[in-house]
Amino acid sequence: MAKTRVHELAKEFGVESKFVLEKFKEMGEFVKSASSTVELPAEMRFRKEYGDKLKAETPSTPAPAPAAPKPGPKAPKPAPKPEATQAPAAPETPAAAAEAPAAAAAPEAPEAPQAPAAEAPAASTGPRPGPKPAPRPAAKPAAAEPQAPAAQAETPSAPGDAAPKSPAPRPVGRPGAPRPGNNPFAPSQGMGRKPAPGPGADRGPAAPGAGDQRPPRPPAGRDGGAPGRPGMPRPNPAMMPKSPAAFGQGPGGRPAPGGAARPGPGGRGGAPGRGGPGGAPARPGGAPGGFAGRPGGGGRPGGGRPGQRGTTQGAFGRPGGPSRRGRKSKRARRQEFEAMEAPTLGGMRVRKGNGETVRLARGASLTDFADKVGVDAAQLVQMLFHLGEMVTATESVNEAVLDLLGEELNYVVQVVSPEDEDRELLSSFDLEFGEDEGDDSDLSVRPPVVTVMGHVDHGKTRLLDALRSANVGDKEAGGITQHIGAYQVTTDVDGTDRRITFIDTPGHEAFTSMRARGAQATDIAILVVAADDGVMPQTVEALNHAKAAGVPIVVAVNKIDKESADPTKVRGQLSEYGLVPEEYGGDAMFVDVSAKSELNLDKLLEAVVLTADASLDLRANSEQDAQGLVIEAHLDRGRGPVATVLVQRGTLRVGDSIVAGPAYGRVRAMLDEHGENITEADPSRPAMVLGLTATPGAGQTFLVVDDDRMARQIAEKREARERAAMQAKRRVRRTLEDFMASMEKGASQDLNLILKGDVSGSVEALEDALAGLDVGDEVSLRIIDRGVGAITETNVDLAAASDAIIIGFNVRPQGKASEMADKEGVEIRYYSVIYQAIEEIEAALKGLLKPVYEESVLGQAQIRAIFRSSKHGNIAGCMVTSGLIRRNAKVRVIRDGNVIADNLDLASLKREKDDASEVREGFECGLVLKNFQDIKEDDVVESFEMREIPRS
Ligand SMILES: Nc1nc2c(ncn2[C@@H]2O[C@H](COP(=O)(O)OP(=O)(O)OP(=O)(O)O)[C@@H](O)[C@H]2O)c(=O)[nH]1
Repeated sequence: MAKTRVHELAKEFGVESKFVLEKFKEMGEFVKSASSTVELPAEMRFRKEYGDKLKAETPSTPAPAPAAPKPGPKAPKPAPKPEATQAPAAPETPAAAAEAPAAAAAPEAPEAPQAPAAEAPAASTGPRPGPKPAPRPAAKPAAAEPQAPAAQAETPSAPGDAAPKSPAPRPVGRPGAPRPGNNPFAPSQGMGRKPAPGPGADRGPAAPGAGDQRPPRPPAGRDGGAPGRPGMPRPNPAMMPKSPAAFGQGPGGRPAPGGAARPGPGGRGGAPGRGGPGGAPARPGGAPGGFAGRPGGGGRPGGGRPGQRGTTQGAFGRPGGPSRRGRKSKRARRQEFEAMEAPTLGGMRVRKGNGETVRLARGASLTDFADKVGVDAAQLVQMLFHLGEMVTATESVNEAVLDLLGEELNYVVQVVSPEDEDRELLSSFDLEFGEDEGDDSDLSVRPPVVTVMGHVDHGKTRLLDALRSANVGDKEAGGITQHIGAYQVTTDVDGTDRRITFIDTPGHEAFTSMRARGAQATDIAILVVAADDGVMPQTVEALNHAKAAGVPIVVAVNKIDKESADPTKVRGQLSEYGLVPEEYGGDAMFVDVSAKSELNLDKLLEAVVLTADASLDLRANSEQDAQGLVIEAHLDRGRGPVATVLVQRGTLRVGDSIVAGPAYGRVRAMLDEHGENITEADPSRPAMVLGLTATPGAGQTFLVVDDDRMARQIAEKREARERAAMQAKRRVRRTLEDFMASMEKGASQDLNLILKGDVSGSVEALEDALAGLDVGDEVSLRIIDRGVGAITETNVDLAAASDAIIIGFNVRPQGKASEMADKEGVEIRYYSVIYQAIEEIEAALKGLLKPVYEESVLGQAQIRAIFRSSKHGNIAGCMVTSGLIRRNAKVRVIRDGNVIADNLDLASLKREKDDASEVREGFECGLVLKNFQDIKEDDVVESFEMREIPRS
């Protein structure tokens, strides 16, 4: 059935195709393009109505017959393609949608513009697209028509124009009408029409207005722009961007003509809205825009079929297309979106970061982490669980775990150093530690603080004592000095009394541990070298520590009273280490002394002062609130916590509120090294402070704050952080089981042990036996300390520092050692039989430490009857008399109190006729024992299992 095509008709009548198209439109027939076919009825009507005239007249008479609205039956054939092109234009307003179709219709008739223009006030509407329509002006005109009809449908304003011009609209208005009739291409057509229907109407009018009111929709513009369309039906929320702006209020502003926007029936503009989907992804402005954009197709980000579905929807007054699909798509989109941002980790979806840095304090918990990145802590817990870490949300975790989380979620985790942490804490109270207040003019000279270091037995202690007592002797004959951790001496240099502060804990360990805490108390180091012994390993070590700290060194060549003393050799040796004596042209002062004979002590003091003057600018503000370091602290039975502090700047006074590490309080009294009460301590002055609530640690800082309350708050926060850090640290300590586990993973390991025993014989025996263990190359056993006697805090300290395990043979912890081990996470294993200790350690070293099991009786059942089965053997009909019988547990058979068979398995366990995994007390059951048929009535079947018990 050869249908006639528009251009054929045009040719036949000698007019342009466009003209024919126009006529069809007026007749209510929608024909897309010149190459579209025309249904026979429509063709006939055309011939009937225009045939004659056309033959006689010219095409110039375009609007002749407004009549012929009845679109009904015949279906013009829509030409989808064209629309696509127009689509772009459509964007601007809902009306656009309406136009679109029209446009489509007119695609090829650019020349025919006059016609459209003429007829349609609607045309005016058409123009509105003006702003963006760039695409094709020609189209517009055409569009005018379609809109017109639409307008009439309901638009007040539009009607005005439209109505007059063409009755045709009516039919058109009816969305359904035209479309059903002809077209397989409904979509494209529909599109055009669709607008007409409900929404279209609104829009039509709206559009214009919109054009005015609504601010230009910026970005959306292109495709989104359309969306913004005022009149538009409200886009599906699900597809809408979350921001209000996205809803059109933003850029496009939802100028929506109030209710108008809300499409009426067919309105739900679903159609347009639909476009949304396409736009949805576009997000910003997307939703709304999507709508419009879609008609045009071009606008559609997705590029999906333009207009298609929208049309359909519009036509039917309901969200076109398979609704199912729409809904699904929403969900799918959301999921897609989430999936994009949320990586799956251990089965959990957690929002991922963009490499942002997350600062966390030591010992932070998952909750802290979750708070910082805005996710749910529970998800992190689960995530970690899947990653093999069992951690609760509020538990402190170590840095490795935080790093792991950060890595997985794409965050850079920065664990704040204790110093930074404290700095932040103080600054939250508007305090700052470590800086002198004021300017240069507020600073005054302060005495140097000296630490004595050197090799063992080279005379450090003796020298410190000599210096102290010599000085005391000077001052007050018979005076008794106490060891409070530091003291000050006075010496005469060039006629001036100069003070020097000595930290009287000899050795570089204290010096280093203080430095490790970020506290550098020492200005100058005195390196003691015994002249008869020369430079020894610890001499070099001390030298390196001092150098590393950038502390000037004064060498005390000691024991020169001894005959074997060879001070020159010492100078030579130290020169090799870069410490060149002044007399050799270097800058280090060497003083030959004798601590024993108290020889040249004053020269040594002078050398210290001169070195300080030469290389250091030791000044401090003595007027500010005091700040300094805790040198040592202990709990005094009568006086409570006592701390020796070294004031570094400011002046500490009795009555000051201070916070020292996690301790705080008000200075109740201060004592100097002579036990004398003092009321204030200026820079470099050591003082024993009474009045703290707890004993701070050596190397911790102290500072005076405004009031007790502030002191307490700072101290409490420090303590909480310390606790959290400790907890986190504890998690990484090693236990024998951990060691075994890591062995299983094939990692090469060192197992550090500290042995403590009741007598030296057992410790030696244990050590020898352990040394003789053959555990292969990949494991190494190191006994880092051994000793006789109780396990002390020192042992725990060492174990904590070196990740060691303490083996206690017939000994127990002393004092607070146990508590400390618990706090530090140090494992202490107790044994009283040597071979047991050896066995376990060997097993651990070989990765064979087996779990210990204990039997746990689950319950008993009494055999009440026995059924013989050729297939199953003897089936025992039982009554569970206590507990339960479990199918997979072991059983034993007890007859008259004697176990007649043990460790049996059940071949089957049934409750009634069904297999049961367990049967509880009070119920009957049938069971068959595997490989044991010798059962009798009244026998007792006991169910038990082996449970692993945690090792002590
Ligand atoms: N003859 C002589 N002996 C000294 C002198 N100084 C220290 N001694 C002796 O050397 C030994 C070690 O002295 P200490 O002061 O304990 O040495 P140290 O460096 O403190 O030793 P450690 O505390 O073990 O590191 C003691 O017996 C002192 O009496 C000295 O100037 N002359």
